[in-house]
Amino acid sequence: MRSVDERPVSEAGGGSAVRPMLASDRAGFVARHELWGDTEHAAAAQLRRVVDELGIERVRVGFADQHGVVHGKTVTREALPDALRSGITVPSSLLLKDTAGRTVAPVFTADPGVGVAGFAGIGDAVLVPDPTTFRVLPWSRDTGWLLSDVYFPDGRPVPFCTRSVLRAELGRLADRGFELTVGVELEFHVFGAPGPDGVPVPLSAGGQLLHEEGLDRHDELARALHRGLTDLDLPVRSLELEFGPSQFEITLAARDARRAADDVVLARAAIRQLCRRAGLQATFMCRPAGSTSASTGWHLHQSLSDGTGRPALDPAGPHEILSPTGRHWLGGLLAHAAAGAVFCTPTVNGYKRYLPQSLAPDRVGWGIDNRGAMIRVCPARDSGGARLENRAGEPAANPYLYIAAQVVAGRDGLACATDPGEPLDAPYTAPAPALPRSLGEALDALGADPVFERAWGSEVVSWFSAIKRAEFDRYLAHVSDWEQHEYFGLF
Ligand SMILES: NC(=O)CC[C@H](N)C(=O)O
Repeated sequence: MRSVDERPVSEAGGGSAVRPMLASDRAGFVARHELWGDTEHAAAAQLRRVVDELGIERVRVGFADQHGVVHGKTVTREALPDALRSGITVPSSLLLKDTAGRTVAPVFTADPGVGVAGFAGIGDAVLVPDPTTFRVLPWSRDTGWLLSDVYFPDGRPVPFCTRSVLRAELGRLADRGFELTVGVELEFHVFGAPGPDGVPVPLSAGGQLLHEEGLDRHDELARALHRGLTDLDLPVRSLELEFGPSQFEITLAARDARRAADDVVLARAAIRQLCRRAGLQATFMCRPAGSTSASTGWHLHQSLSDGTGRPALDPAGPHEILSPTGRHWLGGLLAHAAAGAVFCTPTVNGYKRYLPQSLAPDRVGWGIDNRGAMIRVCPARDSGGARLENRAGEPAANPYLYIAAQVVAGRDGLACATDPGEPLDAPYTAPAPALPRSLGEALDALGADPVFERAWGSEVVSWFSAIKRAEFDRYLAHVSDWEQHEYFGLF
């Protein structure tokens, strides 16, 4: 299909001697608003070559929404040049939906009340692909994949684009002279096809942590996931069996925080789609099979380096565990853990994981190589510098917000020289503040802690809180099986 700008001038009412005006004559949205740097332009040129050479017919152009879930359109080969010049449009309400896909703001009023102009009437949002994210999908023939940032049609960045929230936050960290490296451990469940009652069937009865033969029973799955993720250029380090029935884990090599967040978006989508093609169902929901199911966590390993690439968390002497920078960063993570829970554990279900003796934390504290503590400090060893492992997150978290929230808390720790206190030897009994018991409690904590608003603006925090509050309120209004069993026969 020709765009309006491609009409020959005669058709458009001009003189016939003038050559047709081509779309390329006018700067597209990306050029007009200077949205790409040299790296993106070079990657786009490379992308076009790959598309031609491999005969790619379709490219999925999407963005990670507030829940970290990809939404977008599949663009044909013919439309791709235009999508790269000017992005693609989607309804702006995609940025206002809760996990049930319900728009939480009154968008058909003059002011939907989100504090940012551009959402009334569900006008367009523009997805501007980041060509450095281009991949060829190994499981869908002739199909490419691109992740985008979100803008309004007038060129303003949409403040609710969480990929941009992380980029800005990492920029503020760089202004302080630091770079963040992130390593990812992501747990998930894989079930068989649902039974006749729709209930997912576990692949295994549960077993022993890291049991080699247990994984061998799922060798075909392990090979399919390894091959699929590696073909996507994801830095897979390991794949293992966890405790629970049908519970697995992948680990991804540490890399710069921005790419690590993109990796999680892609890895989750890839694992779900690869499993579905194998007749299986993967889920990153924290506790997917009722009260008996094991909890899944997303342990986020983090370290800082200074501008010259030197590790910034390592202590100067053998008697300390962390540098002053490391201690203050850790202090910040602890001080803002309750409010930050909204970002690392954003679902109702995720709060059912904070249980004692479970290898998930139940309170705010740190320990030295202690897997019961919320923050496990991994001391510098021959194999690498000191790092902090935050064990509070669930694998369904939006990676951009989870990581950006670490930076906000850590930066505040640096600014205030926050003392993390003593390490916990007995993390499930120590007198330390409890983590929020529910998404509602976490939202209350966020409302009481201004640090995230100061960093991202009150619009962003209010927007995310409103979406999550809507979800939590629907949950509260739901009458569960537990209530039925508990009370029906008694009263
Ligand atoms: N092996 C482990 O560390 C288990 C972690 C645990 N599944 C969690 O919820 O975090």
